[in-house]
Amino acid sequence: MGNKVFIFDTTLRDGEQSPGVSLNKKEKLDIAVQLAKLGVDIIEAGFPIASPGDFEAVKAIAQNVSGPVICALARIGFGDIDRAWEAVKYAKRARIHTFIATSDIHMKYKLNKTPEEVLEMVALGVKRAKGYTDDVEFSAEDASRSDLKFLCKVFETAIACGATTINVPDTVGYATPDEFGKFIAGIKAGVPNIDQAVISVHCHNDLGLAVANSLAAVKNGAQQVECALNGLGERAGNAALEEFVMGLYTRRDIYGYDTGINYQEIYRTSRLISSLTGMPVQPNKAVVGKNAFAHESGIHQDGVLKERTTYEIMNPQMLGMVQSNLVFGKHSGRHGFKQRLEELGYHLNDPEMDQAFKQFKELADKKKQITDADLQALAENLMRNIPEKWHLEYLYICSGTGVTPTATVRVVSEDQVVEEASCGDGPINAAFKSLERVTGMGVTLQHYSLNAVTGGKDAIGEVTVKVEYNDKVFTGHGISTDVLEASALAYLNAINRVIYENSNGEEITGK
Ligand SMILES: CC(=O)SCCNC(=O)CCNC(=O)[C@H](O)C(C)(C)COP(=O)(O)OP(=O)(O)OC[C@H]1O[C@@H](n2cnc3c(N)ncnc32)[C@H](O)[C@@H]1OP(=O)(O)O
Ligand SMILES: CC(C)C(=O)C(=O)O
Ligand SMILES: [Mg+2]
Repeated sequence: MGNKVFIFDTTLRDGEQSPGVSLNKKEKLDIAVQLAKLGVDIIEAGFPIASPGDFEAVKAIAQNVSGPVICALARIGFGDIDRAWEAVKYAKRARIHTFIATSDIHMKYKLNKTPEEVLEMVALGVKRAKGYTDDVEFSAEDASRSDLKFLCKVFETAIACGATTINVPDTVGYATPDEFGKFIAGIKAGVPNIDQAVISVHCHNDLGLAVANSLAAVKNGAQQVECALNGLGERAGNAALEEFVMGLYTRRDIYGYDTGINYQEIYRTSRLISSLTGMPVQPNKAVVGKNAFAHESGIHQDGVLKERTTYEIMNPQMLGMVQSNLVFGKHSGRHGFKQRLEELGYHLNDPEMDQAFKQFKELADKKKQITDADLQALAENLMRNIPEKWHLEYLYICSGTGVTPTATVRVVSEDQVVEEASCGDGPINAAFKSLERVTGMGVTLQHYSLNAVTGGKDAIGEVTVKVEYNDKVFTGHGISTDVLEASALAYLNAINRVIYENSNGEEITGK
């Protein structure tokens, strides 16, 4: 083990528990492939008992992603553990992660079990998992609010029954760094067979302390840290992977630990996950936010121009935020376009490249200069593609002061062309109503956001919508230099997603 901290990525499991996030199998697979490029040690691919969709996604990742250990989550009961193994067994290196809560409050109110019963369940569950694989992780949910003496007994039992990693979650983000560091030291001292297992931590961010707590844990003996890109996760999220690894790297003078992370992939992975989950990264987010390396005020600009490190403690290029010397516009050719996309980390197949280049030329007719951000928006839009039942052929919107907004849309499918018009409270509402009518799909809009990809009058507008259908949430995206068109494309994309996910037998895995 030496001085390495193992990075356990839970973006696809705890990250997917973020309200409003739902990923389908292909999206999960794309993310897992990128996580492998990023160099995480363990990918927690999902919770197979939760749904057939989650099961299939874990299985597909286990079958297709090599490099990291692939892990599946299970409650401590045999049904969960058996199902987890059924999905993850295809991986070259497979881990079962089983858990049960150990705090008084969880045992009494949630589980309705005595500590003795929980201890017995731990022994049985870990043994069951060990019967399938040597690599078993046991988590004591709500560990940080558990009685330390009882927790140590639980961990001792789990290790004696075969757990090779014992995880200490701060499930509700209640701990503070000093306290959590001491807690980890207490576990190290209080579990007699601790040398036979890796100590792991899993910190939530309810008080904004998840990364600080993870760093404190490492200082006190934790060798695995569970985290998620962009800090995704239940409620306020998990420790942000990019912040933890860059904290460890930037302050290696204090910590002296390495991770196997390929830093060059951090920015790209963050973008991909933001794009596929529909969870935007706040501009002032540490490490990967739009403003993380932007200098606005004169004194700072002066300093950075004289010497970058006056105001930058990390090098953005190290994180894969690459600058290009090439300028793109309508005179650019296919080779330069392809090369730049590859430099940005997008390896499209030939049909995707044909489509991307066509869209690039259309965009170049509307926009004088195409930036990296525009190219990224085009490529990501293609990666999110799903087979379209309906394609938007025509959109006409009439709106203004004193006018009732109306929208006419025409959509086409393999064998139909349909046109409808509707009035609405505003032009976007009118377009959405028309799209619902024309496709015959009654969905409920839950969320709408518009992001200008770059500055300027001719910027691409990127619209993300979340719609509800049968108690499940579906995300849609659309891009265009015309924000009304981008909105209609996003709404139709969400409707197509509802149709697609409900027609091919692939149950969605989100909420
Ligand atoms: C801290 C965490 O992040 S834990 C992971 C959270 N993730 C999820 O919950 C994923 C999505 N969940 C689901 O799809 C569902 O909750 C399922 C499929 C897991 C279970 O669904 P249901 O059988 O309908 O149970 P429901 O979710 O209502 O209640 C949970 C049950 O599991 C029990 N339970 C909770 N944790 C554990 C555990 N670790 N081990 C054993 N039992 C547990 C609860 O006590 C409750 O049991 P009860 O029905 O006897 O009261
Ligand atoms: C399942 C466990 C590790 C968890 O997510 C938590 O306790 O937060
Ligand atoms: Mg968690």
